[in-house]
Amino acid sequence: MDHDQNYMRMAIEMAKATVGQTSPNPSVAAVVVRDNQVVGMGIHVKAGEPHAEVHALKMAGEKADGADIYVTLEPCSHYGQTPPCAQAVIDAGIKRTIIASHDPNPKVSGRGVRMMKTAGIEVKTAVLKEEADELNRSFFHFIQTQHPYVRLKSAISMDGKIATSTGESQWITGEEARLDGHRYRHQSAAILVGINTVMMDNPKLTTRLEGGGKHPVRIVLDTKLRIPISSQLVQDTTALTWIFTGSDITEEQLAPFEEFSHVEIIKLEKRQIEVDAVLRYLGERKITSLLIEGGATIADAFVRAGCVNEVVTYMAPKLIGGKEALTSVAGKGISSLKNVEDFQFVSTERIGEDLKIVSIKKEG
Ligand SMILES: Nc1c(/N=C/[C@@H](O)[C@H](O)[C@H](O)COP(=O)(O)O)[nH]c(=O)[nH]c1=O
Repeated sequence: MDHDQNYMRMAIEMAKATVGQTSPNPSVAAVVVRDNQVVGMGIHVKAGEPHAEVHALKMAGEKADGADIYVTLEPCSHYGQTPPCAQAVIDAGIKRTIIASHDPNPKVSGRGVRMMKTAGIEVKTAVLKEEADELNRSFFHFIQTQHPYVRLKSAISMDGKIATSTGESQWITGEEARLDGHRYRHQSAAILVGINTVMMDNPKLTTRLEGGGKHPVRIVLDTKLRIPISSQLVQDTTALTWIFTGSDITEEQLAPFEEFSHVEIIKLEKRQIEVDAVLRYLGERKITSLLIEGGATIADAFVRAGCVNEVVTYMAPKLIGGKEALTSVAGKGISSLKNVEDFQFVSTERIGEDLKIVSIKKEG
């Protein structure tokens, strides 16, 4: 690995630690190097707080003058909640800037690079670009579509079942797989289930990793507002709950929820809930990534809407069978193979006794 890749890899490893917690911003890290010694490091830890470059340049202090800075994403050039980083890099006297990912926002992509080049800084781009882009796949998708990046999580038996024919589902996969699923909850801005899953499992949908984790906004698609007031998603106040309903909801149906300040009921314009309307609304609320955790009917709605960007499948070495037993995607399905979207497997690994298979939708 060459000199620049070595330091960029260090920055990418640092940025990995903050995936999810910077939403709706990307995960970014920066390393300042002078005479082959690291003199400053920084990561962006939370939206609204200083960017990675600012932390790294502050740590470097005087030593930033004439140094190199490695950043996993092109330094910003616009006044957001903080001043532009490209200017901070120029002001610090940096000699050379090495970048992995370009800014995905077409409006500003390349502007930071031009600012630094105009100031006489040597700029090298696309160092370990693929690895850094992968880190912010959700953020890039959100910036380019204004819709959340949708990750479908399934926990299935070898014959594709998510429950027995009597509805028993806990648990199909083992502890390690379930814990891994909580890492996706931590990294996702929101988690979504259908009302059937709420009725069957009464889920809490909070992030329960050792040491805690960030709770996603808990979303329920509940056309007729059937969710029981006694359900954990209403009673448990440790995370927000947004309930999407159709237009035929009356004031008296809404009244009992008013006392729960963490619960928001979003009445959509049409009688039936449409996936696109939900995604458009979530995009407007800056929800950059959405984890679909069930059930089979919801998964089918998102698959048929062509809105699934990634699938995380946990497969248990079990056979359940049963014509009535639900598979991970049920509902109407896609009747013709020519309309079935292509995904590509990106990883398969053992996780406890189970398999974890990650696939992403093929671009283009
Ligand atoms: N049945 C299974 C899962 N089931 C996932 C969802 O159907 C459950 O309702 C949800 O995880 C419950 O959320 P909680 O209350 O926050 O724990 N998920 C898994 O990884 N393995 C399974 O065997």
